[in-house]
Parts: sequence; structure tokens; C-alpha cells
Amino acid sequence: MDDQPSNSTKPSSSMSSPVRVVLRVRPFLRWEIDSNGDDRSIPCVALLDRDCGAGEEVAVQLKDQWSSRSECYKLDSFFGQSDRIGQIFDREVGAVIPGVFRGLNATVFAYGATGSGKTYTMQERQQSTFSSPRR
Ligand SMILES: Nc1ncnc2c1ncn2[C@@H]1O[C@H](COP(=O)(O)OP(=O)(O)OP(=O)(O)O)[C@@H](O)[C@H]1O
Repeated sequence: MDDQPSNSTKPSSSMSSPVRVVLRVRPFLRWEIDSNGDDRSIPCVALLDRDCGAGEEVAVQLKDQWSSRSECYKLDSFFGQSDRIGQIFDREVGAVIPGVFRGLNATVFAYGATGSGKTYTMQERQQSTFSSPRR
């Protein structure tokens, strides 16, 4: 994601765009709730608009109540805390696989802060949400 504090940081794209930017928000982990307290375990990313009128873009807001951060982004797709890995695969990954067998190149990569769920998402492995932070 672009980090400019503006209302629209990403140019309009369509399904024909060669690059899709997809956001997944993972649930809070048990230890995060325990150490923060329930009142601080409030997601700082919210889906604003599922249909922005340009292709299938979505608008999301990054608003942190504990800092002054308040930014909006347009993305190609959004998956929330309750969305399953299979949904991400079906909507975002499955479509590129036939092309791979026809000799086209496709890359799916995860980007994000440490602990944000990149490995969990890419490996489709069910892991405990009650695990402790790494030391
Ligand atoms: N969607 C999810 N639902 C439940 N738990 C999740 C989800 N995504 C991640 N987790 C849990 O969050 C923790 C961190 O996830 P993960 O190891 O995938 O992060 P990471 O981005 O790969 O971290 P790092 O960059 O440090 O390797 C793990 O305990 C994992 O089980």
C-alpha cells in the first residue's frame, strides 16, 4: 500500500490490471487481547466501500485511535477477520493457475509487518490463534 495520507492513493484499476493489491486483516490473537485488554483490541482497518464505482475496487480506512494516523486507500480486494483462506484462493489465486500451465508467469506474494499473517495465508495451514509471541 502507498502510505500517502490522501483520499485515494492508488490509481483506478480494472480486472485487466496485471497487478492486484489485496488486503487481508487477521483476527487478534489471544495473547494480543490478553496483553492489550479488550478495549484496545479494536481493528484499525475498516472497509469503507465495497464498490467504489471503478472495477471491483474497495476503499479501506486505516484509522488508529491511539495515534493520529488516518488514511484511506483504494485496493483491488479486501478480506476481513472472518474470511477464510479458501475464499482468498478462490477469488485471487485460482484464476491465475490455468495461465501458468499455458506458459504465462504469475506471482503471488505476501507483504506486511512481522506477525501480520503472511506465512499463515500463503501456507493455508491452520495454526492456533492462541500461540504466544515469538521471543
Ligand atoms: N487469519 C488468521 N487467523 C488466525 N490466526 C492467524 C491468521 N493469520 C495469522 N495468524 C496467526 O498469527 C501469528 C503470526 O502469523 P504469521 O507467522 O503467518 O505472520 P508472518 O507475517 O508470516 O510473520 P513473520 O513476518 O514474522 O514471519 C501466527 O500465530 C498465526 O497462526
